Amino acid sequence: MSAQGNAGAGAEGAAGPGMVIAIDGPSGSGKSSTSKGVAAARGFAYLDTGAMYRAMTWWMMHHQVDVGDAEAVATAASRPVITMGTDPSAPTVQVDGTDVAQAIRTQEVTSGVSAVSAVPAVRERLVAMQRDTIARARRESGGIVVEGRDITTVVAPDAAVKIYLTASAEARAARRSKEVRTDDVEATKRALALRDRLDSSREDSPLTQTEDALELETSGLGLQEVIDIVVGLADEAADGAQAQAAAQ
Ligand SMILES: Nc1ncnc2c1ncn2[C@@H]1O[C@H](COP(=O)(O)OP(=O)(O)OP(=O)(O)O)[C@@H](O)[C@H]1O
Ligand SMILES: Nc1ccn([C@H]2C[C@H](O)[C@@H](COP(=O)(O)O)O2)c(=O)n1
Repeated sequence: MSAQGNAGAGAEGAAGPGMVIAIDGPSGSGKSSTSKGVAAARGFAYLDTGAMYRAMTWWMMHHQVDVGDAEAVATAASRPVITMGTDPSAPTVQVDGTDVAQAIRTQEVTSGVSAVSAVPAVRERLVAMQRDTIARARRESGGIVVEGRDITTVVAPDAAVKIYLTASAEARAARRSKEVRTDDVEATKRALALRDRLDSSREDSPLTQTEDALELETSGLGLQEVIDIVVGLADEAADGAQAQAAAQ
């Protein structure tokens, strides 16, 4: 593991009720698998914000909105009713009452999602929903693990634990190729690189690594090892907050 930065970057969730663990990183770095594992280990809720941008993209495509037309996307952005289930053992995503868990993972949606997520009206609406979900989970679930591209920077900058999860381009491509059962690891690597470039270069809330997020480099680590590290960081943050509260 290479680790840089401070894991216990903020006070949110450490001092108040319910901890917030924020995880960002490039495509295929292991954010979803790690976040679900950490949330399950601590009985927390889990929010996959990438699934929300995918759900918005699916709706646009389903309603023949040209996802390359930012104005058309912005005009329609308030229409889809997106409902996220936050149980880490069975997360769900519905749009207008339809289960789209599979439909949002198609190549068509994946190739359109960076354009849709670059539209400010889309981000404004989804970030507001994400903050509402975080507030509810802090009250009702004891905490939440939230993953995406702008969680440590925009959605929950005061999270008790902030992590920037990485892995080499080769490791990420190998993992994703195995997942989707393709032998063309080079094509997978190119697709991941393209999405990272688009997600890092947009004007509004690009994927960025901030100094106060801990960089966790996972190329040589198994999934359970990564989960254990993050659970350890969360426990440390909780202990630190408790000690601070006791000293006051
Ligand atoms: N530490 C690890 N070791 C080996 N495989 C891993 C590790 N972490 C995740 N994986 C596997 O890598 C693949 C990609 O992981 P995951 O979907 O969690 O990444 P992600 O960062 O959420 O991707 P995306 O941003 O594209 O949604 C999955 O098949 C997952 O099981
Ligand atoms: N907080 C977020 C989460 C995701 N996105 C965009 C960028 C990604 O390419 C896309 C899909 O995410 P994934 O399912 O691959 O994690 O959604 C974003 O802009 N901000």
